[in-house]
Amino acid sequence: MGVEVVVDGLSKSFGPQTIWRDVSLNLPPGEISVLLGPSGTGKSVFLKSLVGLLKPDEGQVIINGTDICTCSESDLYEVRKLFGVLFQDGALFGSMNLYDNIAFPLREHTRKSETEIRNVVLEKMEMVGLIGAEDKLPGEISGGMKKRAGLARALVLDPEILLFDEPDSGLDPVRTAVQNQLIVDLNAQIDATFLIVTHDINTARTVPDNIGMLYRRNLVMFGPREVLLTSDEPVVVQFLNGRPDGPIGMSEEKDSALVEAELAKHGRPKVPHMMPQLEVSPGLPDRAAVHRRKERVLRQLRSLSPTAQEEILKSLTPDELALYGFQSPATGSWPQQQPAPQAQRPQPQQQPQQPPQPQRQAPPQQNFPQQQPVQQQAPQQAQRPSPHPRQPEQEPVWPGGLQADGAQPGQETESAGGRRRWFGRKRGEQ
Ligand SMILES: Nc1ncnc2c1ncn2[C@@H]1O[C@H](COP(=O)(O)OP(=O)(O)OP(=O)(O)O)[C@@H](O)[C@H]1O
Repeated sequence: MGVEVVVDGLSKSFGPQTIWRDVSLNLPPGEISVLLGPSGTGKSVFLKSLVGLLKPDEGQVIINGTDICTCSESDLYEVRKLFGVLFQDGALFGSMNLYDNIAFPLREHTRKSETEIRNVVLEKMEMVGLIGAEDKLPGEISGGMKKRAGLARALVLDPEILLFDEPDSGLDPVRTAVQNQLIVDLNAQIDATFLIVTHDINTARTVPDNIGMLYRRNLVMFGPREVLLTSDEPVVVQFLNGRPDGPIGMSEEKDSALVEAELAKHGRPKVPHMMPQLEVSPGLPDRAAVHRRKERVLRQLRSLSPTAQEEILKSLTPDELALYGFQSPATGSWPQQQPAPQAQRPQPQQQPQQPPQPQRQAPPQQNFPQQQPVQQQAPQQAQRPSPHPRQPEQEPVWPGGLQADGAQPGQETESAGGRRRWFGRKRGEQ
């Protein structure tokens, strides 16, 4: 099972520019999470902070008990071995064929024989549907194949956390759908913790277990998919509908009077209907995370919005409703929370950390405040003094044998936009 990533009070600025502040969230082990947000809200900076390529000014990122923001370089190097990263363009070496590109981390960082390497490379190439393309050069294949080759390379060291930076950028809708299915299938096979940064609404609506959104330098939401996908927060509704009218403007923030005028003119956009989450392809194992998530989300059910609760309960089968102690919607009296005893659960995949507590309470629709996002942050929050003053960025060294483009010790050399390659040179190359 993948490891949990605990982000606590993370803030990052570049000089006077605050990117985001006081970001806290937990990526549950083995689950798929998506991070949304308008362009320039710092999603790529967030991914880089998770792997220690950028040092936040404040806060912690705890992975397997190590705070990667303050740990030693050698500890950071060890933690990075848990990560696989898929970059937008695959970050392949143009002069190497796909086989050698994918074998590269194994040759650099393991003592495996060429026979063992071959077995691993072909296994990962098969997982991403690239068998037969071993001899192709990156320049000879499509963007989608490049991404899948990058994915195979991200998989060869058996990561427990997999980060995807806009995996759907540049892909047509069909290729995006195919890739989304691949992501879900991979998650079933390796049960690693996935975080996907995307702008693709279809991906956000069908792939993840959890969704978060960055906006105005804050994490405005992070929680089970049903929370964001049923939210009527104007910024969320605008984003999910892909509409120009709403709080998000060309330069991210619009004047509130202008927003109101637009809404008066065009009407308030509707919350889109929930779409079902993608299921694993036939013949593959079930996603273990689905079972873990169900128990986790049901434990926190009453803290979620009524619409999210309704969607979560709708997603349960009659047997599951009975199993977890909920009455059927058909009776008109749900949701009544009466979690069933643990012993009654068939084929438990994973015991919950805390058994659900029996509760008998009024339907949440009657007592849950409307529009309450999970982990909503105040727009302006006082900066907390950091218990761990940060050192300047170090030259990032990646276990996969790659290093950040242009990064120099003590300098923040990442430039704007987040669309460039994070890595791309073979060690020692200029
Ligand atoms: N290394 C850096 N040094 C200085 N500023 C940076 C650096 N990296 C990113 N930024 C700034 O941080 C802000 C957020 O950038 P980032 O690329 O993370 O946004 P994003 O949400 O991923 O955008 P997009 O969706 O367009 O890819 C931008 O204003 C960018 O200019």
